Amino acid sequence: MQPGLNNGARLAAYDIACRRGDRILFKGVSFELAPGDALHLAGPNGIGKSSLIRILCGLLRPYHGHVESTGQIALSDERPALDMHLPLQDALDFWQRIDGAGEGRADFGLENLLDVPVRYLSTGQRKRAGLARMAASGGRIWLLDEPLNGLDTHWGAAAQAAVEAHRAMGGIAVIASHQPLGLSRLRTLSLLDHLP
Ligand SMILES: Nc1ncnc2c1ncn2[C@@H]1O[C@H](COP(=O)(O)OP(=O)(O)OP(=O)(O)O)[C@@H](O)[C@H]1O
Repeated sequence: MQPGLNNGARLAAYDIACRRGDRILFKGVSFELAPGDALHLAGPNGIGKSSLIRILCGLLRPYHGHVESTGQIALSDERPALDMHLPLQDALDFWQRIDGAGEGRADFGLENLLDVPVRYLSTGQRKRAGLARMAASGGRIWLLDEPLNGLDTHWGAAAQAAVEAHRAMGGIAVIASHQPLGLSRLRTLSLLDHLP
């Protein structure tokens, strides 16, 4: 990690259990992440990876346990969180005005698409736009739910390179993914180990 940049980020989960409907999905999930750390959330469909991501960013209340964080959290999931009716540039600018100038260094190859309304973007282009929105937010803690879905080999590698650059700046990444990840020093948390 480069000294002096984005230091102090922290994300910790303590004995988290998740209940959806009348079903406990998982229990006993604990971890602590420091600047530069990356955690891969693994497990089969429906086990609760997206639910855990939502708990970590405060969108879902844990059934048990608690989350502590230091540093702004940025989320990328299946929704790009961009106005479908705006040209991509305007949709990204909306968040830029709210978030202020973020890292903005990740290249997701969007230069030729900035005048295209978000609704006309392809699946992969929309995914890249959502990742670019997250990367530009300046959030020190990235929560990525299936970031490689819809991306071809080139942009899948670019997304992972962006995560590595974020970590090198002292950022933290939590990644729910079915696909193998090529990240360095990657910790893995399998929700299969936390069934009730
Ligand atoms: N609002 C809800 N009410 C009740 N059950 C829900 C709700 N949202 C999700 N679930 C259930 O919670 C379980 C976990 O869903 P979740 O999306 O967290 O799993 P996942 O591991 O991310 O799955 P996938 O790998 O398919 O994306 C699923 O059985 C799902 O049907």
